[in-house]
Amino acid sequence: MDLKLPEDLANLSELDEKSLLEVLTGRFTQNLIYTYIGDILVAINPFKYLSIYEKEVSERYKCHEKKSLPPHIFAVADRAYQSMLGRLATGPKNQCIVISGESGAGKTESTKLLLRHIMELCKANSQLEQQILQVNPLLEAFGNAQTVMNDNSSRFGKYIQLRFQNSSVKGAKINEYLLEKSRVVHQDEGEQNFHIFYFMLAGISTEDKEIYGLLDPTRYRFGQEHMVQAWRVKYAEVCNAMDMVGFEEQEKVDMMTILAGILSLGNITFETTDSDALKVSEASRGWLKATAGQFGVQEEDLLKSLTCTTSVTRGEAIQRLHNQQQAEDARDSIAKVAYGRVFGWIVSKINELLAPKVDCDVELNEIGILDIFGFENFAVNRFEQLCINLANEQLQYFFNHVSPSYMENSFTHARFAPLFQDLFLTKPIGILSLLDEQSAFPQATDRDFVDKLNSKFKTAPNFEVVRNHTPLFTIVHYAGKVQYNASGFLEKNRDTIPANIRELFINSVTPLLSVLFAATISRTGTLMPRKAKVLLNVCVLFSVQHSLAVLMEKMFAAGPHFVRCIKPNRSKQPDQLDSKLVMDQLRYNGLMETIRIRRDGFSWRPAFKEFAERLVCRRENRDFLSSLHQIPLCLILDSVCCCVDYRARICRRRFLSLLAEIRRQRQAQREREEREEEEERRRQQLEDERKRRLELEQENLRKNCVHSSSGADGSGSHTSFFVLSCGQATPFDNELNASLMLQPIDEERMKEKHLKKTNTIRWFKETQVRKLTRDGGFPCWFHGMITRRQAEDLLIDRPLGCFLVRVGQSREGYTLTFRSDRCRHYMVEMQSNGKYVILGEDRAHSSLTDLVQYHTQVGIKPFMELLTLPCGQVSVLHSVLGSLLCVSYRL
Ligand SMILES: Nc1ncnc2c1ncn2[C@@H]1O[C@H](COP(=O)(O)OP(=O)(O)OP(=O)(O)O)[C@@H](O)[C@H]1O
Repeated sequence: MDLKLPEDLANLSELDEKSLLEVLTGRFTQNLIYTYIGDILVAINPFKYLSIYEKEVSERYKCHEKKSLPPHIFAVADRAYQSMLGRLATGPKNQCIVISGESGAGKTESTKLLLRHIMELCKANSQLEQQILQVNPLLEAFGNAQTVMNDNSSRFGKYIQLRFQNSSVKGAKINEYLLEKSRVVHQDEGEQNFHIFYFMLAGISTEDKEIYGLLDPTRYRFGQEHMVQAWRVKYAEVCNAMDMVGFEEQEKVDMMTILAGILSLGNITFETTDSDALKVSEASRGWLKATAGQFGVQEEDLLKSLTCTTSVTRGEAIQRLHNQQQAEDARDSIAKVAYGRVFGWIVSKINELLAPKVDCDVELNEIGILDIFGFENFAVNRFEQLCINLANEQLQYFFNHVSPSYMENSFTHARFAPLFQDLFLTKPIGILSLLDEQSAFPQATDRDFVDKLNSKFKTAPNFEVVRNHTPLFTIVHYAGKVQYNASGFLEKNRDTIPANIRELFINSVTPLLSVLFAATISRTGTLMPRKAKVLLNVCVLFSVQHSLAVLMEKMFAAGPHFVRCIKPNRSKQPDQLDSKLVMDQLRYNGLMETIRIRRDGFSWRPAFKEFAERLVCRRENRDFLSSLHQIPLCLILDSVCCCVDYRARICRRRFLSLLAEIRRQRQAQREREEREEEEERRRQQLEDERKRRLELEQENLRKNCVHSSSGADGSGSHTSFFVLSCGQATPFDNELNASLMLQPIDEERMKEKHLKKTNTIRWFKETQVRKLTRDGGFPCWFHGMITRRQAEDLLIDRPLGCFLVRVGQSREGYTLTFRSDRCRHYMVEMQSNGKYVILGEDRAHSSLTDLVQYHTQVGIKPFMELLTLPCGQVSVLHSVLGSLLCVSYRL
C-alpha cells in the first residue's frame, strides 16, 4: 500500500533538503506530481499521460477551498479566480500567477491547463473563449522550436492578462518577452528553427507553393529537416487558428510570403571580387532574385543594402563597402528583424482582437499568467542568457519580496536587492548602462565592454573578473555563479537595422512588410503602429529591463500565486527521477531559499488586512467556537502567532479600527450583493416576459405565414421561406409584412425589431447572397429568415440528424437547427475576416457550405452530433427565387 505522504511540505516540522527531496520523490513515484510548500505549488513533469485533467476533475476543483482536495494546478487557477472576485477573504483584487522552471519542466503545459480551467470557471462558452484558447497554437507555431531540452520549447516569455467584468471574461492581452530571434539564422547541433518554417514547407499546397515562390525544403539553409506528416496537420491547424483569430486572407498571404523571403535570404552567399566590392556568389544569384520578389523590393536595391552601408553626413551620402562578414551580418540581421517583427505583429493582431469590448469606464479585474524561461547556466552563456537571468533575478526578488517575512528579514533584503540594484541598474555604472554606453560607440568592441566591467566591479561581491583572451566575466546570481561570454554582446544589444535597409523595406510593395518596417518599437520592446517618424533607438537590454519594470509594477499590485515546475530527468522519460537534477532546480527556483526564509518565519502569511478579515469572517458566524474546529489547527495556530506578532508591533487601536472598517465594508458588500441579486431577478423576470411575448408573436406570425403562403405553392414546408409580394420576391418579404401586420404590442419595440430585421436583410443581400448561391440557387438546407418555432416545426417529424440553416432574426449571422432527441439551435457567426464559425467550436470555415460539409464528417460540440440529412426546400421555386435575388443583387 502506498505510504501517505504530506501534501503540504510547510506542515513538516523538519524541512530540510533531504526531507524535501524524500517527500517529492515518494509522491512522484505514486504519480502525485503536485505538492504544496505553503502557498507555492511544486509541479514535477510526469512526461506521461495522467488522468488528472479530465472533466470530472476540473468540476471538482470549482470553488475547491470549500472542499479538502489534493494539490493541483486547477486549485491554483481556482484560488486565483475566486480571489480576483473577492470570494476568499480579501476584496476583489487583480491576481498574477508566476510559472517558472527550466526548459522542458512543464511551464507551457501548466499555462495551458490554467487557462483551460479558468475558462471552465467562468463558464465560458463563447467565441471569445475559443479565440483565447486558439491563440496558443498560433503562438507556439511562431514562437516555439525543437531544442535538445524540449521538442516544443517556447523561445519567448509571455505574460497573458485575462480581463474580467465580474465573473465573465471580457478580453485578454499578451505581452511577449525576449523572442530568441537568433534561432532564425543559426541553430545549434540537434536543434531546429521555429516550427512555422517546417509546418509551412510540409503543409502548403502545390498552388500556394508557387504563389509564395517556395522550393523543396531540402534547398533551404535556414531549416533543413526531413518533412514529417504531423507537420502537415500542424500547418492546417495554424491556418485555422489564424482564421479563428481573425486574420484577413491578404495578411496571411503576405505573412507566408515574408517567411518564404526569409528562407530564400538565408541562401544568399557572397564572394570577393578583384575590386573592393563584394558580389553575390554565382550559385546564389537565383536566391537574390527570389528574395527580392518575395520581399517586394528591387533586386539591385537589395544587393546594395547587403553589400554596403550608406550614411548621410552634412547632407552628403557616404557609402561604406562591406567585407564578407559584414555582408553576412547584414543578411542575418534582416532575417532576424523581419521575423521578430512578424512575431510582434501577430501578437499585436491577437491583442487587437481580444481587446475587451466594454465601455472604458467599466472596471475590469485581471488574472495575469507569467510563463517565462527559468534561470539558465550552460557551458557557454551568451547575451540571451544574461537577459533571461536578469529577468529571473528580478522575479526572484519579487518572489521573496511579496512574502511579509521577507520584509521583516533584513538579511534577505540585503542579499537580493543590492545585486540587482547595484550591479545591473545603477546609473551610470551598472552593467546595463555600461552596455548601452558601449553599444552607442560604433568602434567599441566586446572586449572594451568587459574591460569596463572589470575595472568598475572588480571588488563587487557578486562579480568575478575572468582573465582570458575571450571576453568573459562571471556574475554570482541568487541561483549560482554564471560565466558569460561577451562575444557579440554589443551587436546583439544594438539590434538595429541600418537606415538604408529600413528605407528599402518601408518602400516594399508587400503591404505587410512596409507596415512592419515603418512601425516603431516602444520602450518595452512592443511593436507599435506607425506613430513617430523616427524609430526609437532602444537597446535590447534596456527594453528588457523596462518591460520587466512595467511587469513588476503590475505584479506587485496583484495577489501572487507561484507554480514551480521541475524536470525529473534530462532524457524526458516517465517514472524516472534524478535526485541531483531535481535538487539543482529546487535551488535555481529559489525554493531552498524560500524554505529557509519560511522556516524562520510562519508558513501562513496573510497581509495584515487579510488576517484581520478572516478573523472577522469567522467571528461573524456568531458561533465562533463551533466554527473553530472547521479551521485547520495549523491555521488557528498561525492566526494566533500572527495576532501576537501584529499586536506586538502595531498598536491595538489600529487593529481594532481596521476590524471595524472591515466589518463596515463587509456589510456594504453584502448590501451591494443583495441589490445586484434583486436587479438580476427583476431582469430575469422581464426577459421571461419578453420571451413569452415573442413566442406569442411568432405563433401569430407562423399562422399568418402558413395562411398566406399556402396559396403561393401549396406546400407547407418551404412556404414559410418565400412569399411573393407585389410580384417581386425576396426571401424576407413575408417576415417584414407579417411583422407589420401584427397588432402592435409595444410600438417602440416593434420598430426596433423591424429595424434590426431590415439591417439583417440588407446584410444578407449585400454580403451573403453571392457567397451562398450556386448555379443561381440556394443550398437545399438553407431556409432564409424563418423563426425558431418554424424551424422546429419543419424538423419535428424528420429523422435524427436532419438539419437546416436560417438567417438570424435580429443579428447578422445564421442559426443551424438540428434534429436530435429534441431540436438544438447552434449560432453561426461571421467573423470580421469573413470566416464562419459555430459558437463554441474551434474551427473557422471559408463558407457556410464548407461549414455544413465539415460537420457532416465531424460532430458538433458538445454532443458531437453529425449533420446527416438536409431538411430541403421545394427546389423549383427555391432556385427561381434564388436567381431573382441574385439578379436584383447584381443590379
Ligand atoms: N502535466 C503534464 N502531463 C504530461 N506531460 C507533460 C506535463 N507537463 C509537461 N509535459 C510534457 O513535457 C513536455 C515539455 O513541457 P513544456 O513544453 O510545458 O515545458 P516548458 O517548461 O514550457 O519548456 P520551455 O521552457 O522549453 O518552453 C511537454 O511537451 C509534455 O510532453
